[in-house]
Amino acid sequence: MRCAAIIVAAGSSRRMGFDKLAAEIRGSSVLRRSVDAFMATEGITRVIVVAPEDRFASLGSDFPKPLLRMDGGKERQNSVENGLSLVMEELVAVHDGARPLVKPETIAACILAAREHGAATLARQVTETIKRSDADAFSRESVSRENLWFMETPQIFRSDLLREAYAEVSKRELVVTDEVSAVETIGIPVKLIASPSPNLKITVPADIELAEALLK
Ligand SMILES: Nc1ccn([C@@H]2O[C@H](COP(=O)(O)OP(=O)(O)OP(=O)(O)O)[C@@H](O)[C@H]2O)c(=O)n1
Ligand SMILES: C[C@](O)(CO)[C@H](O)COP(=O)(O)O
Repeated sequence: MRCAAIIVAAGSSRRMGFDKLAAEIRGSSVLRRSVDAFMATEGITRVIVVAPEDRFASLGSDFPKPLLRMDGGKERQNSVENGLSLVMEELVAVHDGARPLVKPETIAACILAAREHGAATLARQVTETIKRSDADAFSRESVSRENLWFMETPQIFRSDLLREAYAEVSKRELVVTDEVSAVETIGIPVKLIASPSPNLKITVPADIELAEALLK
């Protein structure tokens, strides 16, 4: 099964305060690192970057596989839907452009799981004590961490399933923050693959320093 990658990169970096996808981490931009990881992954046929023209142009053109651009949408889920309109492959991997540390061998493991189960995502098991607070940030109750996971990307699906899921999301006018939430609406279980190495989402300035340190 061939797999296309959609790399969503049309956000506005509000929490960072400047274009985080252009930030350099050890000589390469955050977005270029994300694109390079998919270009180097066996099984990925084409990479679709959802981004404005200038951000796309900054990536350059020296890539070993086809690289396409699509306009972004208002919310992340709209950007993913836009990218999906270009997908012809049987599988599609959706990845945040803001996760530059993902490794080709990890993406490949996730593709294998998606081939087997129809839907798979990288994720990280919760390892700390979890509390629910009141509106004034006073701890009110404990939440069991058993079977709790943080969702990461890539999130990889049979393309027909993801299309059906987003059609359902649109029909019900739902807001979803990832594709796993979208496919939940059509009752599809998603295989969770524990990330073997840090795959942080660059969100605030300290994340750039952390990513640099992790690449030492
Ligand atoms: N309308 C949007 C919103 C987000 N994204 C992308 O989705 C990924 C995850 O989003 P996030 O890390 O929240 O990025 P931003 O939306 O840019 O950040 P912020 O919420 O701080 O503005 C990023 O690669 C971002 O570029 C997108 O393609 N289109
Ligand atoms: C898709 C995601 O990275 C999974 O953790 C996350 O939901 C996207 O983050 P956002 O800040 O809500 O766009």
